[in-house]
Amino acid sequence: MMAGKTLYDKIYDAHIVADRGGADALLYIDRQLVHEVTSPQAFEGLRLAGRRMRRTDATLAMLDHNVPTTPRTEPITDPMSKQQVEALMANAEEFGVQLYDMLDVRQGIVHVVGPEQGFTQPGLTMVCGDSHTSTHGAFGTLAFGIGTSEVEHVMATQTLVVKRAKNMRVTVEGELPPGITAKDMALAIIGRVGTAGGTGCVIEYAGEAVRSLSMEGRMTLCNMAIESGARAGLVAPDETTFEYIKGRPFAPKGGQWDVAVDHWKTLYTDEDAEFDIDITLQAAEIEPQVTWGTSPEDVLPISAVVPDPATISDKAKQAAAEKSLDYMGLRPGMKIADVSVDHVFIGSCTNARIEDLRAAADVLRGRTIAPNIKLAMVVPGSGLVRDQAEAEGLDEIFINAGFEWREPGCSMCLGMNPDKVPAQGRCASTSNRNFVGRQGPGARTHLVSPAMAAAAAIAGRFTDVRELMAKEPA
Ligand SMILES: CC(C)[C@H](C(=O)O)[C@@H](O)C(=O)O
Ligand code: SF4
Repeated sequence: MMAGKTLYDKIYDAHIVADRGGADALLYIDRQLVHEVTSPQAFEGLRLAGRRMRRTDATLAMLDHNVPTTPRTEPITDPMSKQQVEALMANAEEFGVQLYDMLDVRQGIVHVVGPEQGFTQPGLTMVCGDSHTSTHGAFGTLAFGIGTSEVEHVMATQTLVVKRAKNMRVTVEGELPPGITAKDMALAIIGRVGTAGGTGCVIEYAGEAVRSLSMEGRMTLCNMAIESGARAGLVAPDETTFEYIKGRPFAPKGGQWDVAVDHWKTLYTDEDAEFDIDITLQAAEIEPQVTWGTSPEDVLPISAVVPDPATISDKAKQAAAEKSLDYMGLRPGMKIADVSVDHVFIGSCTNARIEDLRAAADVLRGRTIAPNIKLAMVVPGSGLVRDQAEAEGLDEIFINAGFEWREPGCSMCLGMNPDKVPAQGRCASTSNRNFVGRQGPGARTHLVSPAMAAAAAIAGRFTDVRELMAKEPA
């Protein structure tokens, strides 16, 4: 008897247009998201070849990386940002692509807006010229980042040659302890498998702790699949997924809804399917996580101390750790809880959804940020997240605590706009990459959950949010 199929193989196989007989196949691509950084050359390519876009209805464009987070009525001052923003607006107009411009309430980070609009749906293939497209896998969507020439290919043909990935499963068993979030789970997984652990694979996240996550939490988890080296992340769709999608602008309507849900219910890994790599973690063992180095795998629980490179036997890894510590300005053996911060960033496609803002606001309610914090900012993932947060009064909690409340976009996640951490500045950030210079030249980034970022803002250093919350606000 033939072994069953994984969720990944089911979606891949259902999209084969032409089997090339080898390691790859030509797949049909159901949806494409477009942003201003990786699309200009693709549009230019179409223009030069005299081609139109194959399916404008399956394409959604967004301005996110370069937009300022200050009031939108003011002009963009950075010439490069201005050029990219204007190019996408002109291209969208010329090719008839739907675009949410800077004044549109639906504007935001592509990976927040796609799901929010119901554009992201189970069982579809979805691409974007952006590595964190893996986020959409939270819906059981086969979603992955592609290069600019591939963006052009999808625009022209709605197909793409895709190599079949290996199947990897990460199971998180048991219940997540109180105060532990999807971000801690994501970081703990990367700490365990490493940034190359998922190379050549698509990771399916499974187990009770994953099933219990909200869609926001599943998106955080899949968002960081790429930081484990994987091509994409997946969570099999279930009632939580259907409930989230129902009624959103692009969601199937009327009788089509039931047909869609019937299909979505077939999207799971068969019991007897086999995985190339199968890893299990215990939820009960996950503590709040903080990164100490310049790779997301350089991560430890808040109770730990900064590692000593001398204890690492692999010479290349030892040298890398020394370099990281030097860049980060940390000494081996220091308690992570003794590391002070001067910047706090709550935002990005990892953690700028309503649930993330609620989690941070819960910590900040009735408290104020420490005097050594030079800048603390909240950048909602979209205009709709911003409006929802304002309707709940979260903006006031942030502002009263000493945070700046900004307009949506990628912002300080990578500093393509004016939001940067200065050289030697140290930032508790809810984003997904702590690379050298990621938040600005010489900037030091520590990746944490929204609750841990808020706790760091209050304490002026990293601290276990569970201990902070056990005390009354001063
Ligand atoms: C600018 C874009 C191509 C890039 C990516 O692909 O991820 C960015 O979003 C990032 O997070 O580094
Ligand atoms: S928020 Fe950060 S990680 Fe996400 S798309 Fe923007 S720059 Fe990339």
